[in-house]
Amino acid sequence: MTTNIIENKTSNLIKDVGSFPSSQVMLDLKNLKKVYPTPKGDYVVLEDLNLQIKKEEFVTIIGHSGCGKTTMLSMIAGLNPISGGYISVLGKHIKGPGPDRGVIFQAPSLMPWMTSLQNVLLGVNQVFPHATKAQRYDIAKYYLQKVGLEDAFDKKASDLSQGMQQRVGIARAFAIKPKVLLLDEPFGMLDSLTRGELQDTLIEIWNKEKITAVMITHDVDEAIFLADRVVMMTSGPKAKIGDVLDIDFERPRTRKAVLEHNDYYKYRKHLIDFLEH
Ligand SMILES: Nc1ncnc2c1ncn2[C@@H]1O[C@H](COP(=O)(O)OP(=O)(O)OP(=O)(O)O)[C@@H](O)[C@H]1O
Repeated sequence: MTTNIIENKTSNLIKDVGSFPSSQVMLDLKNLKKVYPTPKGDYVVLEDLNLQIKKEEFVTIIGHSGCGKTTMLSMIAGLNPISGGYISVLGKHIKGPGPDRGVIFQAPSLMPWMTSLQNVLLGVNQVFPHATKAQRYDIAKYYLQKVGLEDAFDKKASDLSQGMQQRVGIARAFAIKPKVLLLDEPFGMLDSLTRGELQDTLIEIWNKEKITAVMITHDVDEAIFLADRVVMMTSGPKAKIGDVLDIDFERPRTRKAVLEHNDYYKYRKHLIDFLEH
């Protein structure tokens, strides 16, 4: 299958960009267009962008800097108006942000004066207003424990390391129990050891919660390690999906097993070739 993708890009591209049975589709991006008005005239960042993402799938997005990855993700989040086409979640066109989509940014934007627990509770309180206080605390504590912060419930966000802050960001996003998790280079600012630890934490919770994840990354190894499919965007203007690569490694994955797998360098070469041309 992998070899087919590499040898026969075009036919696989049509299949993988999206012709899944509707019962399997979580996210559908159809003829998506984004135009930014600029002093020099309209700038068409995305045009005719089509992509379907299946339920419980983990998709990573790669593409050159400035091609429009964040633009696409922020449109899925409902934070950036759509200029043409549509985005649907489980068949319903999105009209703005909603609790069905959680977002994790590169910088977790926590309230620095609040504790880890209070930061996670902010989202939980909004999404589960009818739950009892004890239930809301339980949810927030459960996810903080899951990200390894059981000893830091009462630490102020400003006293946490960058890696710990991003852990709070992950807990906060999962705690609102979204259908789709959108991640914009969440580990881009972390050292490689912390990055590896957080990839493991993320994938462990994702695996348990069975939600759909879409993550932008600049790191080809990270893209392969985490994904069921790696989606490659063409360079802008008028960027679209250029290619899609299925990653057929079994789960759960270990970094060692992935690195030693026969297909690993084939996948890597495919992605690097795409980025270099
Ligand atoms: N609000 C805006 N108004 C005008 N142009 C914008 C706006 N936001 C982004 N752009 C432009 O749109 C293009 C795509 O930006 P975007 O941030 O989506 O790219 P990206 O692929 O996420 O980049 P990077 O990998 O560097 O984060 C860039 O040329 C950027 O300068």
